[in-house]
Amino acid sequence: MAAPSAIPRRGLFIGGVVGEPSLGRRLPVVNPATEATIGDIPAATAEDVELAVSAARDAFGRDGGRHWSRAPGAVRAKYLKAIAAKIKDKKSYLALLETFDSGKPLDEAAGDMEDVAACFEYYADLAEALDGKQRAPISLPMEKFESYVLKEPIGVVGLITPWNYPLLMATWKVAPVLAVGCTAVLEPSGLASLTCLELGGICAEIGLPPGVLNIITGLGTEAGAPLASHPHVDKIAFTGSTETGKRIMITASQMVKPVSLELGGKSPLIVFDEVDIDKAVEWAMFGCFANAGQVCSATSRLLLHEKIAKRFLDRLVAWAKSIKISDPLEEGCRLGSVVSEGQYQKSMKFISTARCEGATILYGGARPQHLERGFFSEPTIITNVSTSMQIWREEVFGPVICVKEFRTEREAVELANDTHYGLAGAVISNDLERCERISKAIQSGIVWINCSQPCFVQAPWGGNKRSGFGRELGQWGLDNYLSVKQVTKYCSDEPYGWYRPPSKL
Ligand SMILES: NC(=O)c1ccc[n+]([C@@H]2O[C@H](COP(=O)([O-])OP(=O)(O)OC[C@H]3O[C@@H](n4cnc5c(N)ncnc54)[C@H](O)[C@@H]3O)[C@@H](O)[C@H]2O)c1
Ligand SMILES: C[N+](C)(C)CC=O
Repeated sequence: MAAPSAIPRRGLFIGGVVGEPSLGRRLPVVNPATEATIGDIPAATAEDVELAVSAARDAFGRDGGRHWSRAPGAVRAKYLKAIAAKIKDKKSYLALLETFDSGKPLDEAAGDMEDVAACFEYYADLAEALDGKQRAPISLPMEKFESYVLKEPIGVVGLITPWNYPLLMATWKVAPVLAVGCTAVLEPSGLASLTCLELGGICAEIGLPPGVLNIITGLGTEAGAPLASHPHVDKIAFTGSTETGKRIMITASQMVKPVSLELGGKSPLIVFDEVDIDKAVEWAMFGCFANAGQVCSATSRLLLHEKIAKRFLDRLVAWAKSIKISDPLEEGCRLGSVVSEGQYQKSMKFISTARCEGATILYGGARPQHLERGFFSEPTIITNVSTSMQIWREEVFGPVICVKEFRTEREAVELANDTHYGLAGAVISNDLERCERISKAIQSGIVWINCSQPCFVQAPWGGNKRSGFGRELGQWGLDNYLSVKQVTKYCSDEPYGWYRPPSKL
């Protein structure tokens, strides 16, 4: 399949209408696999944020919430299912756009679109089930009182999302937001927004009530920042870098506005000595080279038992050499380009700093020779790493894995936890009791045993430490956007009797 020379021109999606940004500005879209400019996207500013928040507020309160925020879950489920059906219909087209925008292999983008549809379907079911969970009674120690709990949509939410899985990361927020009856303004990353703009078109096609979901694209500083600081936004759900997450938290704290933060990581993969080496190598590769390593939970610190380290690394290099690095549209491509020139330069800088600090670039570390254009990087394996080096401590967000050896289980756990981050961790061992011990000892929100990276919409997703807080997916994804209200009733005919009644005249 050949890359198109242009992509469709799209507008902001505000109040159910597709339109130009207030200041008429647009941002170029560069296909990172060819370096060609293939179109542009709207560049929203504070003026558009104002309109989008106002549309979301109107939609939240319209008709006392009867048609959306207080409507039965089954009503909202219908829209979620309709969105899922459209995503499935347009899967090939959306996958293609995602690939042009991000450089990821078409096979990966197609898998992402399947996950997007599945996520909308999953939250449609949870929306339907939500009504049955209302008014859950609370057992009280006093018979004169009855108490129950209402779960209510939190209000208007600002959703700020990254570029590495553009539509999927947006969907992890949009689907539960719609399921519970919130309304939202979505600000995807200006680096890759095409499929999120298509989502706006899909919402219009299925007749989602105007203003329920508004989509504004642009630069983080011009569109994301005013959204995060808007006084009429009731919550910010953010996925992105730890640095931006900190800024959002500071802004939100001024208004005591709740935030949930899904941030970066530097996750470990521990491999013990009694394993099938080739099977483990494949998980190590998938853990750090899938999506060109631009994965928040990438297991980018590989910890090898010293008894197998040499054999493991020989096989890892052999497998890494066999990865098909190509135009992401080519069949069988397993390593596309990274998302942008900036991201490419950042990865290369990490590699050169590692070299300067005394590490060994065992394999890779450069642009693949057969690809003259595009922001491609070889899968890179770095050894002789010390725990003070930048490559050990900081998130690269590129196809770069660093390796250390260990002797004992205790040492492996200490190395695994030697990070400010706490998103994920993985262990590969035939000893399942050891795996259980390690899964408890690793300080992270996600632990994989005998694998790395599988992700299911039913299971909670999120981190500890500087990887953020709050959980997406599963029931936890709904709770992110629900406010819990206690309702307590006095149900005795007797007066309460705390004060003495005044004497009657
Ligand atoms: N924990 C997770 O589930 C998860 C998932 C995917 C990505 N990530 C993380 O995302 C990062 C990569 O994404 P990125 O480069 O797009 O991150 P980023 O922080 O640069 O940008 C994320 C989003 O924030 C917006 N933004 C930027 N500056 C802003 C500001 N001052 N105020 C408000 N919004 C602003 C951007 O427009 C974008 O939409 C990595 O660190 C990765 O680990 C985490
Ligand atoms: C959550 N995941 C793994 C799909 C993307 C993280 O960057």
